[in-house]
Amino acid sequence: MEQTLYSRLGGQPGIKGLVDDIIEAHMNNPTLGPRFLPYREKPAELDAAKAHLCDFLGAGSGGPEEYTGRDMVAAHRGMNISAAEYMAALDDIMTTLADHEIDDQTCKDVLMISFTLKSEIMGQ
Ligand code: HEM
Repeated sequence: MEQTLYSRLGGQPGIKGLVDDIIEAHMNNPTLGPRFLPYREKPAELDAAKAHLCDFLGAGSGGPEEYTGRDMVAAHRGMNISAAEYMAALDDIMTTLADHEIDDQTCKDVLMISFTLKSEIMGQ
């Protein structure tokens, strides 16, 4: 049987490692730094958002996690995220997946899913 996306991402520990490195990449990305660097001063909020992101990815990829955060429109409301920012985020995600030696098909699957979320996250 084909493995779930969840197991191809390394299950809970794999996803946690990906989330940590994606957020770190966002902080170091000139396009995204202004949005994410302020969270260095707010570690409790950062940890809560990261935990939600892990659950979101776990639940969405076939894992046992339950996502209890806000929906994508509500989570990004008032940010007016631009297309350039969205693409920069995808770039960080794909680079991090490659760094974690996630296989090509799995990277493509994540990219496809990320694109389907674009209209809910951008411009809200
Ligand atoms: C594939 C793209 C994305 C996904 C799947 C995603 C997912 C999420 C999730 C699940 C949360 C947590 C919601 C909660 O705690 O209730 C979140 C929070 C957040 N996202 Fe995104 N996001 C994406 C793209 C972006 C982009 C492009 C930006 C900025 C340019 C962004 C900025 C933020 C910020 C600043 C928060 C924290 C909000 C807060 O706690 O007040 N996200 N995101």
